[in-house]
Amino acid sequence: MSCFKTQSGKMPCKAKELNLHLTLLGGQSFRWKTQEDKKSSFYGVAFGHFWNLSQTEEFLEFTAHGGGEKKDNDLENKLKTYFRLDFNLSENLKLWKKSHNHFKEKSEYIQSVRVLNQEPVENLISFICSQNNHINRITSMVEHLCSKYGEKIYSCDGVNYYSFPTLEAFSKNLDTLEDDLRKAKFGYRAKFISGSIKKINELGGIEWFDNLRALPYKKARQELVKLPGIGYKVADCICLMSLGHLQAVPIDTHIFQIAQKHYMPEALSKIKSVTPKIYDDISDKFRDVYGEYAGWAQTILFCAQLSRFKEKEDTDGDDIKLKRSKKAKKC
Ligand SMILES: Nc1nc2[nH]c(O)nc2c(=O)[nH]1
Repeated sequence: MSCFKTQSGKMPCKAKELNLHLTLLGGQSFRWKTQEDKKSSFYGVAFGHFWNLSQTEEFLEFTAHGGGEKKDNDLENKLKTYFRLDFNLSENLKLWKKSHNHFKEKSEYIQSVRVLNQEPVENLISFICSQNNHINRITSMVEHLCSKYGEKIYSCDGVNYYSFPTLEAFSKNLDTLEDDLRKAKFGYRAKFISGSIKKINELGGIEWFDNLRALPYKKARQELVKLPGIGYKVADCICLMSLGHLQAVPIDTHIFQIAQKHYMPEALSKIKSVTPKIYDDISDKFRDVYGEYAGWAQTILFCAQLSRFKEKEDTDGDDIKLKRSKKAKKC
């Protein structure tokens, strides 16, 4: 396909610093797949490129397609940023293992999961889709959004690959977006997606996310829950996975149960529903134990749990329903 630019490269990256499988398929992004016959090779779309990624013990190898006419000599840096390769995972793992026995036990086989640094619009809309949903369904919803509102960036073996739609692309279609998504069986998420796009535009458009990156973590989260359909859990996922707030600790039912059993057994023993205060008590506890990168430690525990329950393929089917309080209506 001559209209698609193709570039290949190879960068130093030790396999023990990056578990591609759990990082790409562990419920952070919904745009990656692996080839059935080649379990160590992955393909998917990120940052407007279609990527093929594979690993050796010492290197991460990539081929990137697409990117249109834009000059893009910086693909290696894009991957470095996406995988946050400047974060010293081994050193932090040592600390987290010393911090709590539960982490030491659970992280044994899945240590090198990395927190992705994603584009915020993709992260936000995908996580609206993720509510009460499982990975396969979320993936097909995200694919629907991309093929309908994104740009074709690559084509191979009769399959077209599309970028995630930009805020402008969604905004141009705002008049019909909710109806179209309802017809495509997005259910109540249709209203949340179109409402969030509208609200982001009112709050400042794409630059709003830069402001959120610059705000202290809890202020950024408080801004995010102004959007329809965004509660604390999804806001924390966005803070963690695309705004650089690595202390954000999303609490779903699995993490709640883990907290009940291992971190706060007494305080949570009789708790049946999670109020915003209890949500914060649990995530504060994780921050006390794991420090400023507690959200990364959560990601590793989340993936350990996900591997255990893989047969069910659940992610956010287990979103906790936060008990609403008068103060924090939208949790
Ligand atoms: N690291 C995390 N990834 C997630 N995906 C998802 O759906 N929920 C989570 C989460 O809580 N942490």
